[in-house]
Amino acid sequence: MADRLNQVSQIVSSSTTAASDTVPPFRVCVIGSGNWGTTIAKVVSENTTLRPQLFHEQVKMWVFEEKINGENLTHIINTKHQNVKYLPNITLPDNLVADPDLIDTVHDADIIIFNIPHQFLPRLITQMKGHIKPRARAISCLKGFHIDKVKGVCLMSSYVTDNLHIACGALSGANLAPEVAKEKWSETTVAYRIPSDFQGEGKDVDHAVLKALFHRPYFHVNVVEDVAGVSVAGALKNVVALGCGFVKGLGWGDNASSAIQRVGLGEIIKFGKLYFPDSEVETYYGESAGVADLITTCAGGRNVRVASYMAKTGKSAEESEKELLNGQSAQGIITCKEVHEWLEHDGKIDEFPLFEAVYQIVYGGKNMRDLPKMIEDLEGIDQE
Ligand SMILES: NC(=O)c1ccc[n+]([C@@H]2O[C@H](COP(=O)([O-])OP(=O)(O)OC[C@H]3O[C@@H](n4cnc5c(N)ncnc54)[C@H](O)[C@@H]3O)[C@@H](O)[C@H]2O)c1
Ligand SMILES: O=P(O)(O)OC[C@H](O)CO
Repeated sequence: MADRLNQVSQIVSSSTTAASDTVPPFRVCVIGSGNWGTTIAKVVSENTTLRPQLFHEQVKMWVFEEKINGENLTHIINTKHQNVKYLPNITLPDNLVADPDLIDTVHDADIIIFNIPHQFLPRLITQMKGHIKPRARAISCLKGFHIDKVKGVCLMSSYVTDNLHIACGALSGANLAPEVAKEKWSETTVAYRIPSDFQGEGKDVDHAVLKALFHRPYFHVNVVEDVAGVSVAGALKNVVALGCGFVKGLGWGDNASSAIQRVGLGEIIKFGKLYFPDSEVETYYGESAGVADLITTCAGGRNVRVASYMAKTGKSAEESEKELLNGQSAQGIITCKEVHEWLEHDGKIDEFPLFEAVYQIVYGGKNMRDLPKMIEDLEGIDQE
């Protein structure tokens, strides 16, 4: 692995760079500083230090500024090298610089990594318009969809491309941020399609550059082209995790959780193939972004914890998220609504009974104890 990454650096350093606004060493920035945003910023900052021919060492991380005990979070991050609110007790590299100014963060970046709760993306994209390098490249770590009345269900990466006119891939995998931040081994999938205005090997972002940026000894990266498969799996597993959280909170055990995951995996693939026919079934089974992320999320993610808390306390999803997560977001709460709105619009609700059941429990006052009835065909069976 080290050899392959060194080869990339050598190709880059020996190439004659064309007169272009985006050439190595690439400047990298991260938009977002939550639990995962800060973790990924740590990962890439470690690699930019290691590979000066390929990347500028400094990585800027845009922070939605807030006060912690009267002090700006950016100031705390830049002086104590810790994100005390969203990733406490993890030391961040010195070359990672927190910046509260979005435009200052992105204006000179060659690689923009989006990593915020997905509901905030449209507002940030609006602010960024006209302030980025025309040939910047992007990676979205967001999990969720954008529902467009005309275009239908959109990937977050497509939203970035459509609005900023830059190529955008996706990173997703079985990656609970607290484990990655503590450098416990995990895998991830990076998906990126080389754009038509690609400047050539050594002069532009390609799969090797992305591997050099994200791969760490504790964070193993597989780079693929299937942006849709990676993104669909990442978004929808959060809805399935809510279902798992309900049965977990009701004390129904591991068998029930596995049943939800089985149905969930089927609906994820069906949704992916229906709305993103280019997505590959192999991605859902064979990549970390697929079934592995489903399993890890349903075991210990925030969505499962929030739903379990709902089951135990009878509180709403929003209340539970607020009480449990200290400002973090359980993305399944919003994603199940997006999925419901789209499936209703498209007349396909009946084909996705688990997604609809989760929506109805969260927003429609349906009883979570009825989940088995809602997802199985029990016609002709007497219900006790
Ligand atoms: N945390 C994980 O384990 C994990 C792992 C993989 C992927 N993801 C995905 O990564 C994305 C980012 O998640 P996260 O864990 O970094 O975020 P998070 O859930 O920790 O959310 C908190 C962040 O949201 C920001 N925020 C709050 N209000 C805002 C506003 N109005 N505008 C902009 N930002 C605002 C906060 O400043 C903070 O940075 C999500 O889509 C998530 O599903 C998370
Ligand atoms: O904590 P969650 O539920 O947002 O899930 C985290 C990641 O997506 C797991 O890979």
